[in-house]
Amino acid sequence: MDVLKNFKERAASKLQKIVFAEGDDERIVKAAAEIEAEKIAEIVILGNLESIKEAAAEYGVELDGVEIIDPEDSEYIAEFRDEFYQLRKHKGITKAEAEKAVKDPLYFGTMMIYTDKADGMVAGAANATGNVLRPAFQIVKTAEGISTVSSALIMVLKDKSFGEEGVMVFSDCAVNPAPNSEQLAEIAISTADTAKSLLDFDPKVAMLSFSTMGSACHENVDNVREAVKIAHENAPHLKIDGEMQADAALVESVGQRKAPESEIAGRANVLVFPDLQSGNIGYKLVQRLAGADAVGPILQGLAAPINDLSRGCSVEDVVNLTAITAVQAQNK
Ligand SMILES: CC(C)(COP(=O)(O)OP(=O)(O)OC[C@H]1O[C@@H](n2cnc3c(N)ncnc32)[C@H](O)[C@@H]1OP(=O)(O)O)[C@@H](O)C(=O)NCCC(=O)NCCS
Ligand SMILES: CC(=O)OP(=O)(O)O
Repeated sequence: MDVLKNFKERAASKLQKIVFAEGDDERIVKAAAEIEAEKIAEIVILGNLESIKEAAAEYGVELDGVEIIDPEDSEYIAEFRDEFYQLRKHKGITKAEAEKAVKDPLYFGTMMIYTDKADGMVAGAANATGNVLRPAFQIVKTAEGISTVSSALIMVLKDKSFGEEGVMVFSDCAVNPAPNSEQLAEIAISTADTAKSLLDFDPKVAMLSFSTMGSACHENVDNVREAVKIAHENAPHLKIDGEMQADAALVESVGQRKAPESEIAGRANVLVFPDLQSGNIGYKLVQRLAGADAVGPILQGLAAPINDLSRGCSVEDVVNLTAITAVQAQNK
């Protein structure tokens, strides 16, 4: 299964309009050209028209067919200012502050989605994750029934014996620094949904810890154990188990030794980390030491498809995440 090629083919079957908010980043300009050439999505780049055209010429890429909008000088400013003011006036924002905010490309791009001028957005190549998340939380907000937005990484491993032919989903590696047990349970359920809807997995979710089924005692372990209980209550149809260590989740013989009663141990295809320190470190270790493709972070639980990139991303990472964003937009 070439999962990444599959996303590109699905995206190409019904083109979606995706905004790139970071027109001054080389990888973004090159990715826009590649996506346009391969007809994966319709791309709008935000930034200064002349600078982006000059950059494309310098990189030797064509941007024919790619729309470029300068948020500083756009016909949409008044509309976006008024809409954003309505959304945030209860927080004490003024109209002048609203206008300044929507000229920021990350806010402008999010407003394009909110006002149905685009179907999705990809950003984060040049901005820290928090800067991508804040406008998304303030403008498009959470999907119905969701209180905690989180993120998933699709990990495509070289070793095909793990997960589903080497494909796994990791969460939460980008959003919630210290989830409580309710939030951790919601993250597990959202990630199972992402694995099912994007990859057609039968999700087998391992809730990770430094303890397996009570082998250690600590309040951090209790948080994970409680999350498993809540997830079972809220989504009894899902296969979610833990707490368990990563080796018990991934290796059949270790799973049998440490958690013989578990139907997830040794067979997990979804890993839920106990907090953001372990999740973010964990995915980057697998990406860099094991040479895995790490696509995402894909935001889950937002009312519209807006996805984050790592500042360490490659052009191919941008193309892959754009294809996934377009597939999410098709599914809306
Ligand atoms: C997500 C994040 C940006 C929120 O920032 P913050 O300054 O703490 O924001 P606040 O707690 O004031 O919340 C801001 C808004 O977002 C909402 N929000 C925060 N976290 C949320 C979540 N996980 N799901 C849904 N909404 C959330 C709040 O409800 C609030 O809404 P409001 O302004 O309408 O009241 C912050 O948690 C963060 O920086 N996370 C880590 C990101 C990161 O560095 N990742 C590592 C690299 S990938
Ligand atoms: C997802 C992530 O870790 O983003 P960055 O590398 O940009 O901090």
